[in-house]
Amino acid sequence: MATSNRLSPASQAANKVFTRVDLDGHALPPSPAPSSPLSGRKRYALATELVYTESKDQYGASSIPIYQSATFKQTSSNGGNEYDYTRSGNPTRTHLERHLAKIMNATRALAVGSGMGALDVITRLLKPGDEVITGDDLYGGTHRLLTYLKNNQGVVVHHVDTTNADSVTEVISDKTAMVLLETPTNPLIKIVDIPSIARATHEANSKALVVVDNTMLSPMLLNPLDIGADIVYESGTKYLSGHHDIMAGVIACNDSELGDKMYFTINATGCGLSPNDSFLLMRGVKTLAIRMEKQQANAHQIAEFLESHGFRVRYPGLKSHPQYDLHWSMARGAGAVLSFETGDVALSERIVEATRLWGISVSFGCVNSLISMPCRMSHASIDAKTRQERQMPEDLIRLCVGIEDAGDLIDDLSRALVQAGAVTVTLDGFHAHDVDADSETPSA
Ligand SMILES: Cc1ncc(COP(=O)(O)O)c(C=O)c1O
Ligand SMILES: N[C@@H](CCSC[C@H](N)C(=O)O)C(=O)O
Repeated sequence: MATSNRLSPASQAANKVFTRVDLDGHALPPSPAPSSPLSGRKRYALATELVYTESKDQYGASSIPIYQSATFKQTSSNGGNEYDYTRSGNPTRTHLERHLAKIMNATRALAVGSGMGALDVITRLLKPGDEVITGDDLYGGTHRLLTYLKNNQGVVVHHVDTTNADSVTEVISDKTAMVLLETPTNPLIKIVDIPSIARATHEANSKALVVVDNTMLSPMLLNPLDIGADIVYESGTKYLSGHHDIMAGVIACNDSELGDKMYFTINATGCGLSPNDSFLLMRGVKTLAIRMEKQQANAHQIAEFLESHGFRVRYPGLKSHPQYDLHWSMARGAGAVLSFETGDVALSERIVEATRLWGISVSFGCVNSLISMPCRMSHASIDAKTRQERQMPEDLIRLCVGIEDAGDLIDDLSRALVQAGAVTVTLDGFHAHDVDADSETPSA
């Protein structure tokens, strides 16, 4: 991994024949091949691949060193060494990117400063006049960026019900440049049929890119590139890092031209992930499997607990989810985010504020359990009128389940439900009051 200042004649010759250049004609930083190339070796189970890495560190460091350096000295006045400047490339970031490419089943992965930074890089592939088709239940920040592009960059954005593949195909045209999907959607936990939409999109317009935000599931539970997506991205702030101690975003694809274009934007705008955060993300990824397994198991117990006490719960691990079969036809697990309604905004506020173990916080994917009201918090950037048009229940409570003891989480939630007056207590236990019959039910 580390290199001496003076390169051997063979390495110098290799640098001279470096043929890959960026859009400006500059030599590209190190190849995007996975850190543990699969060619010639058995592919292990994902839990193993997450921790297994190979590097050529000169001291055999088992954890990737943090190359906390903005610049890299060159061996000749022509430059041309593997790295010159951390905005363009850094060994710690490259190591992470190669590892991510491997676990995301991609030939190229790129790491940037946040999930929104990742979407910014992807949407810079668009030109004025291009059309984007996306969902009507989306993370608030995604909605905000798309609205900015619509209002300022001449990009036409269609928000349709992506849970119905026909709604997407109805608006596809030769101007469609991108179809942007989230599944399960945040926060209504609706499921989107990626293979059907990808197939229909590519059939109707072979140039249109299908982009999937995989933040909710992570590569542990879904590989969108394997089921028709052209680009996958996720917020590394969530499950990939797992501890809410960094902001990060990752992008992956299997088309080298697309990868080079997005790398160009990262180098040109300077949004690549810092060496220190690359190190932390790499460390986080190694425990993704055990964290996700525990978080998911806890989420399942909590979803069943709430449903059995009369709450309307949105979670794809529950058979009552209207798109249960569709979800399981694509994914390897249900994830650890669920939402439920109470029928009353003030009641939801009291529940959220009565919890102790559950942190009142935006975000998800952390080892700690979090509780929030999306319409007030994570999705507040979607204006109230639009939220109403999209039938986002203002009383919705989102639970992002961590790795604590499930019994403690359920006890804390039970106490909060009773204290907030959300349930009728009887000698046999307790049961939710009737949720307003008019409020929206989870629907396909
Ligand atoms: C589904 C989804 N995508 C993208 C993002 C953006 O990620 P970040 O906060 O890392 O910018 C978030 C949350 O912030 C999210 O929930
Ligand atoms: N104030 C932030 C809110 C971030 S929400 C983070 C996460 N995606 C979630 O769904 O909780 C903003 O305006 O972006």
